[in-house]
Amino acid sequence: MTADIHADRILILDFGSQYTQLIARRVREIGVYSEIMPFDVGDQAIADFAASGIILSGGPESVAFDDSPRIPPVVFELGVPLLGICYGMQAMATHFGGTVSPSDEKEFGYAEVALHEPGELFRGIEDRIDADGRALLEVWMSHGDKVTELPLGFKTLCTTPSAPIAGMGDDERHYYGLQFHPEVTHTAQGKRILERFVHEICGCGATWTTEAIIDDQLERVREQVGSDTVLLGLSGGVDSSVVAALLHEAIGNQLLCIFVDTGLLRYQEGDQVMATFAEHLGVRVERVNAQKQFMDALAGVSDPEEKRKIIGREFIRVFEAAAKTHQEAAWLAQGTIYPDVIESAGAKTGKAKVIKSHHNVGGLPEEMNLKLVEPLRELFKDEVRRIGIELGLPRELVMRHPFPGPGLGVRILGEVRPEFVEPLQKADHIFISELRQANLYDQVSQAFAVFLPVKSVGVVGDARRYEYVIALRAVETVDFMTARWAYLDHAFLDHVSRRIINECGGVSRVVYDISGKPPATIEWE
Ligand SMILES: Nc1ncnc2c1ncn2[C@@H]1O[C@H](COP(=O)(O)OP(=O)(O)OP(=O)(O)O)[C@@H](O)[C@H]1O
Ligand SMILES: O=c1[nH]c(=O)c2[nH+]cn([C@@H]3O[C@H](COP(=O)(O)O)[C@@H](O)[C@H]3O)c2[nH]1
Ligand SMILES: NC(=O)CC[C@H](N)C(=O)O
Ligand SMILES: [Mg+2]
Repeated sequence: MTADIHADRILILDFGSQYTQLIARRVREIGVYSEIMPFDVGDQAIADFAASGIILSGGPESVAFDDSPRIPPVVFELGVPLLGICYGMQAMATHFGGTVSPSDEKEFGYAEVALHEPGELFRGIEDRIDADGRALLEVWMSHGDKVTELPLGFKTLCTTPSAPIAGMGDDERHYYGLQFHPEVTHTAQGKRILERFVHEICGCGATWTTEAIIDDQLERVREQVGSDTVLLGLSGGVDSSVVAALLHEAIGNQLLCIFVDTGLLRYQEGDQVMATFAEHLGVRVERVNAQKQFMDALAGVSDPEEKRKIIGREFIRVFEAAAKTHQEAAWLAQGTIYPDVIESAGAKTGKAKVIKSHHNVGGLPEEMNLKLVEPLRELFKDEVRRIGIELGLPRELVMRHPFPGPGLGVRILGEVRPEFVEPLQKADHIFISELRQANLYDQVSQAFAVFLPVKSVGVVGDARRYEYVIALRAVETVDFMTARWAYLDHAFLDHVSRRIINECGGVSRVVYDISGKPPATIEWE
C-alpha cells in the first residue's frame, strides 16, 4: 500500500475569482492535494471533504450588497485554519463584524505592502527592507472594496497606502485574510506565503508529488479493472497519450488503444502516433483508417456546429464498432482532466453559454456497456505533463500544443473538401517546424494554420495565380479561456509566408490572425 496522498488536503471555496484554478494549482505545486468547490456547494460536502485548511477565493461581487455571497457558517465550525483572499477576506471580515467599505481608490496591478506585524503567516517572509527599516513585499492587487475596521480578535498584518488593512490575522484561531493575491506569479513571495499557510499553519505534509501520484494511480487502476481489457481512444495528443503510458505501466497488454485516423489529422500524424506507441513504447494500438467515413459524412456540410456534431457522431460509431469487435473489453479509458470536470460542472449549472460543442468521447452511448476509467480526472495539464515525462514519454510529445478532436475539420472553413486537406497539412507543418527551429514553439501556447476557401489573385513568374488563402494563428494563454495573439517577429512571419506559398501549391496568400480571445475564439470554427 502506498502512502495516502489525499490525506492532507486543502479545500478551495470559489466565490467566482478568475484565479481560483490558479490557487488550486499553486497549492498542488507545493505538494498538497487541493480541490475547488463552489461556495454554495452545501454544508455536508464541505464537512465530508475533511480539509486540513480552507482557502476562500476572491470574487467579482461586493460584500456591501446584502445578496452577495457569504461564507457558509459550517466553515467556521470545522476548527481548521482559514485563508481569505480578497473577496474571501472581505467576506470573513463581514462575518466577524468588521467593516468593509468601497474605496475611492481602486487598486489594480502592482502594489507594495509594508509588513506591520508578520504573525504566523508572514514569519520569515520579506522582499526587502526600506529606509525606515520596514519589511516590504511586492504584490498584485485587484480590488475596489477594502476592510476598514478589523473584526474582533484580528490584528493588522500589513498595509498599503490605499488599503491600511491589506492583511489581517488571528493566530489563535488561525484565521487569515489577504487583500492581495498570493496565487499570481506577480506576487513575488506568494508561493512562500501559501507554503506557510499550507505546511506550517495547516500542518500538511508535501505528499502530492509526481512519483506519488503515479504510484497511487497505478494501484487504483489495477484495483479498479482487475484482469479486464481496457479500450482507450488514443489521439496522439497530450492527455490520451499520458493515459496510454499510465495504463500501459499499470496493466500492460490488457490495454488496447484505438487510434482513429480521421483524415483530418496533422501532417504525417497517423504514422507518428503508430511509431511512437506501437513501435517504441510497445503499447497495443489498433489503427482504424476512417478517412473515407469522415469525409463522406462531412460532404456538403458547411455549418461549424453541424460539422462538429457529425465528427463527434462518427467517432462514436468507430468506438462502438471497436467495442463490438473486442467483446472482452469492459472499460473505456478517457483523458478527461480536472479543468474539463470543473468546466462541465459550470456548464451544467446553465450559467455558461454554449459557444462551441467540444467534441468529447464522454458522449458515448450507454448501450456500449463500457465502464469509465479516468485516471487524470483530478489533474491539471501541467501535472499531466510532468507525469508523462516521468513515465518516459518523449518531451516533444508531452509539450505538444493541444489539438482539437475534430482536427482539421474545424480548420478548413466551411465545407471540408478532400483537396483542401493536403495544402493545409503542409502549411501547418511548415509553420510548426519553423516555430521549433526558431525556438518559439514552447513560447506560444498554441499555433496552427487555417484554410480559407476564398480565392485571391497572386503573381508568380510573370503569370497570374488565382488560389486560396492560409491564415496563421499563434496565441499565448495560460488556460485557453482567454488568449492574446502572439507578437511573432515580422521577419519570421515573412519567411514562413514565403515557404508556404512556394511549397504548398494552391495557396496565393498568407495572413496572420491578430484577434484576441475574447472577442475571437482560438479556433476559427
Ligand atoms: N483521432 C483520435 N483517435 C482516437 N481517439 C481520439 C482521437 N481524437 C480524440 N480522441 C479522444 O478524444 C479525447 C479528447 O480529445 P482532446 O483533444 O481533448 O485530448 P487529447 O487529444 O488527448 O489531448 P490534447 O488536449 O493535448 O489534444 C482524447 O483524450 C481521446 O481519447
Ligand atoms: O478536444 C477538443 N475538442 C473540440 O471540439 C475543441 N474545440 C476547440 N478546442 C480547443 O479548445 C481550446 C479553446 O478553443 P476555442 O477558443 O476555439 O474555444 C483550444 O485549445 C482549441 O484547440 C477543442 N478541443
Ligand atoms: N478580486 C476580488 O476578489 C475583488 C473583491 C471585490 N469585488 C472588490 O472589488 O474589492
Ligand atoms: Mg487532442
